[in-house]
Amino acid sequence: MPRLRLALAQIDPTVGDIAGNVALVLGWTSKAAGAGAHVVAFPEMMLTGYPVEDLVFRESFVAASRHAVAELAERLHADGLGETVVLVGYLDADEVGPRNAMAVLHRGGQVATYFKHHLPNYGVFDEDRYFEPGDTLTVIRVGGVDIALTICEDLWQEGGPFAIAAAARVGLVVNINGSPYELNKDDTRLALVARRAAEARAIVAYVNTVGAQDELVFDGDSMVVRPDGSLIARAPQFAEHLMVLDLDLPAAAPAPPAVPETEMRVVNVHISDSVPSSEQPAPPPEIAARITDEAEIWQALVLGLRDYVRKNGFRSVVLGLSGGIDSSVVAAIACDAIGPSSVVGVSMPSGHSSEHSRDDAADLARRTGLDYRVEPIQPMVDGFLANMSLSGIAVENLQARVRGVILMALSNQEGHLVLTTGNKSELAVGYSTLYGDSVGGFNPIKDVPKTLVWRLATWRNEEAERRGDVPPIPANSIVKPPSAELRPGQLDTDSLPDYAVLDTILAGYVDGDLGRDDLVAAGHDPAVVDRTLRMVDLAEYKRRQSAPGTKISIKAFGRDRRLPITNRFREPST
Ligand SMILES: Nc1ncnc2c1ncn2[C@@H]1O[C@H](COP(=O)(O)OP(=O)(O)OC[C@H]2O[C@@H]([n+]3cccc(C(=O)O)c3)[C@H](O)[C@@H]2O)[C@@H](O)[C@H]1O
Ligand SMILES: Nc1ncnc2c1ncn2[C@@H]1O[C@H](COP(=O)(O)OP(=O)(O)OP(=O)(O)O)[C@@H](O)[C@H]1O
Ligand SMILES: NC(=O)CC[C@H](N)C(=O)O
Repeated sequence: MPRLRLALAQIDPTVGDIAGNVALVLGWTSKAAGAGAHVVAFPEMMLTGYPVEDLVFRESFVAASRHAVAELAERLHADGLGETVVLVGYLDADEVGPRNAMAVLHRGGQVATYFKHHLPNYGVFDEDRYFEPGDTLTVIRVGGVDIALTICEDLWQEGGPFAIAAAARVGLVVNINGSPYELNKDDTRLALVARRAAEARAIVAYVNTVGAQDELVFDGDSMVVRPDGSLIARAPQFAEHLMVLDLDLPAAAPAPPAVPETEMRVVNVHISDSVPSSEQPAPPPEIAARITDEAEIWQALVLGLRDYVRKNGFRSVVLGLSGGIDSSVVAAIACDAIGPSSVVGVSMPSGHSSEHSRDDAADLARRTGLDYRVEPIQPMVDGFLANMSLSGIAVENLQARVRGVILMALSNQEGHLVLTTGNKSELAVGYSTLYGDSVGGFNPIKDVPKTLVWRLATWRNEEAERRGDVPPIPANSIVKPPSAELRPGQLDTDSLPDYAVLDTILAGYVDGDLGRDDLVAAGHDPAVVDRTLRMVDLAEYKRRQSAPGTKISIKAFGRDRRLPITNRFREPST
């Protein structure tokens, strides 16, 4: 059996930074070649970053991507890396249209190409809008082994490339991915890769992007799986990683088998019948341990924020610290993402602010070491009220808006990114002040329901204790009843159902697309269901203007859930 040394480069490209992404491929190929790899695979759309959205429609962008592939092939060769077979995702276009493509680079040239066959067009994906599907399975022969090439969604569909790979009797299928994180998706992926390996009757090597792009965070989780479903290797989530392993693979028949014509035809590209055996043995394959749900979500939120800050050229963030749970959790995420000295936390007490809101905010600052400031808002609110006659909700919201003005002023003055702190439950029901506490450029907990915010806070503190560190979040911020403190004695429960009840209804209505009757049949109080659904429907205008934030659930607000703002349909109550 021929032995191939395969490298999977789970790395973090930046959308639009084609030169930077080419440099990453050069650097990681050099590492892979140094480890004796014969083949190295990079993620989907590695050279452009993913997803590039309507950049696909710009001819200059497509041209830059195509040019980068040719340049990369030449530079690999010039750097003495031409013998390593490099599989890399990029944006291509031919007479049919734009293509989500994979290039095979060897000895200074692009020796083969594969166009993605199955284009995802659901959830956050719009690939029917952007790409034309490929109709050819590319099979390359390297070291006497036939390797079929596939891209991401190809793996998620029965039939198609993997079935044809079986007919072509390949020894290995490589699948390159831009597969965003969702809670529990790692379990789904392993099961899928196993199913496709069985379908292809070949080992499947799956390499995924890691890092964040706007609202999506890619968790990596690259893996290699046998046709019987057993795992050979698995990379850790949320970290760049080069997985290098030796695979003993079936030798290809001298002439490729005839494959019946189906929806795809097969193109065979010969690269080599043998490869030099490596001098040093490959390290034993590693199977990274799985982590808890809370750890997984926390790491997703940290990476989502870190990459947003870094890739958009910020060095610091600013947020309002109320002493409450939401701003405390966002501050802790920010400290983990970019370090406490780059996080500015501002306490902005008003006449209604309780003593504990200031004390808890100061306590959080002491625990984390973030840059703490105090900006009392009452004189500014009074100045406004001295010049305008306002009452009721207008005065309540004025406080939140003055805080927003202060945060934006600090951002303009000192260059920080403003973080907004509304959780998914609040976003769902519109419990925030437009142009007030909803102000900001990025919201790390946008997709985190309130009950999960509490769970994460508890988990993060326990994690600190396990490591012998100071827990970042004051216990009081976790246990006290939530309040907007916009009028004396205000509690969230004055306006909203208890969060445990609210979050269950929202999980059904928002994430599960359940109707009113389904929710009532599930045992919820009909009056509470009606009130909640009405609040959700009416708050669409607020969500449409809200800051982006990291997706962690099956259905995040934004691209995953697109609803009209002007909409008179209400769930009927029977
Ligand atoms: N369809 C539509 N399209 C576009 N704009 C629309 C609109 N409907 C209303 N509007 C605009 O929105 C305004 C109403 O929205 P807004 O000004 O925000 O005010 P509103 O939603 O009435 O009040 C904010 C609520 O959020 C609560 N809050 C505030 C701050 C923090 C927290 C917290 O605990 O985190 C809670 C607060 O207690 C209050 O119940 C209207 O005056 C109008 O200008
Ligand atoms: N006194 C305050 N000082 C500084 N920022 C504040 C203050 N009050 C509110 N904010 C900001 O406005 C956001 C909304 O806070 P609010 O207290 O109204 O409700 P919340 O959604 O329960 O948030 P939290 O749990 O952080 O208190 C806070 O997360 C914080 O960023
Ligand atoms: N880029 C893609 O094709 C991603 C689609 C796929 N279903 C995933 O989430 O992994």
